[in-house]
Amino acid sequence: MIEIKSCILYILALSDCRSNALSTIRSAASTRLIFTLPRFYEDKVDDAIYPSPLHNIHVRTILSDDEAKACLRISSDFAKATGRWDRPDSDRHASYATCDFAVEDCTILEDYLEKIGFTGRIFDELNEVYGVEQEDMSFLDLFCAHYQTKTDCNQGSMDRLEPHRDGSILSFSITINDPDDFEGGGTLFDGLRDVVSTSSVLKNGGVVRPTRAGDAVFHSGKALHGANAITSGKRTVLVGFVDVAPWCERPGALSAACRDWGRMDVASLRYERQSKKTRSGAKGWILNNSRWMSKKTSKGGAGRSHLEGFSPAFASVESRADKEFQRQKNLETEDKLLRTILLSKPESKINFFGGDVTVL
Ligand SMILES: O=C(O)CCC(=O)C(=O)O
Ligand SMILES: [Fe+2]
Repeated sequence: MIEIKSCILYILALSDCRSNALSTIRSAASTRLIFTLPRFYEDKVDDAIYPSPLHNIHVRTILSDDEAKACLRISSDFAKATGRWDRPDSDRHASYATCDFAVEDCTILEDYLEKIGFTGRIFDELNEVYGVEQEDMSFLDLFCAHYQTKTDCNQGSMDRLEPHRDGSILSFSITINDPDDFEGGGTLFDGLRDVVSTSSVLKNGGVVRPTRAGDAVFHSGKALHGANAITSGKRTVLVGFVDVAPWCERPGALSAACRDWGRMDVASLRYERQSKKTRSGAKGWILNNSRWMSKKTSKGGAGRSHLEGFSPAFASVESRADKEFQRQKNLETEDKLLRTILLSKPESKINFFGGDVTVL
């Protein structure tokens, strides 16, 4: 009996400690802002689910001033000793490499984050804003990235990160140095580009730029985003990619989106090819599909047609190469994905475990 009681007291003490840590931070003029990605897609059937939780970008206080300072000091010391902010880390992020180090490589930072209950705080916030259960989330990556203006002496460093989508459904970045120490910067969202802002945190062009060290930007990693260029000073961020358990994800939603984004990616190449090929001055396509047909079918057998000759340029190929057309289409695909990719809790357990699970 005594043992059980002390165990309960211990649990109460732990939860008290965690909520105390969060409430201390929250009471100190904490930030709570939401910016919603606009609708890019009209569909009567899906109307009810716009905006989904994933359309919301949240800016929230996650570290106190002292905690942000401690993270910055530990990270700067480690980066100085290892040179990890002087060159992009293409081993870990092949396509969009940042000048960073993985938190797991810096034991002092890892221990410090554990001491302040960092993971619990992040998962609490993500659960609150996106509705994913704590036990269904895990870190895919957590790293500390550094941006600085380029000079002749630091050509390997970076001042921005081009627009991209992360490997994770949920992501965040926490500015750990004072935002007054740099100009420009912030996390840029393509979907927010034309949103008229009344907040000093949402800048022109869809840039979300927290005003205090320790504030996090929580977003879906599948919303096209990047780091806005800094024009002076240095910007240091803790970036996290949070994986969501497979039973929380709607099967096929991500692959359908990747197919549609892929089609837009090749549209410019198709237009380039169409513009190069000409016959008697007219642009178009020189067709000959016999290479792809077996000997038997090459004369139009078995329902296949042999095509050979010149086809004039397609207007649709030209219009699909237009950059703004492509942007709208990609944002439409993104909007559809954000509406559908997360399953509701009852849907998720039933789908994944074949319907024999009681959802408590
Ligand atoms: O620096 C930022 O705010 C964004 C970083 C980011 O998107 C990334 O590292 O994947
Ligand atoms: Fe990213």
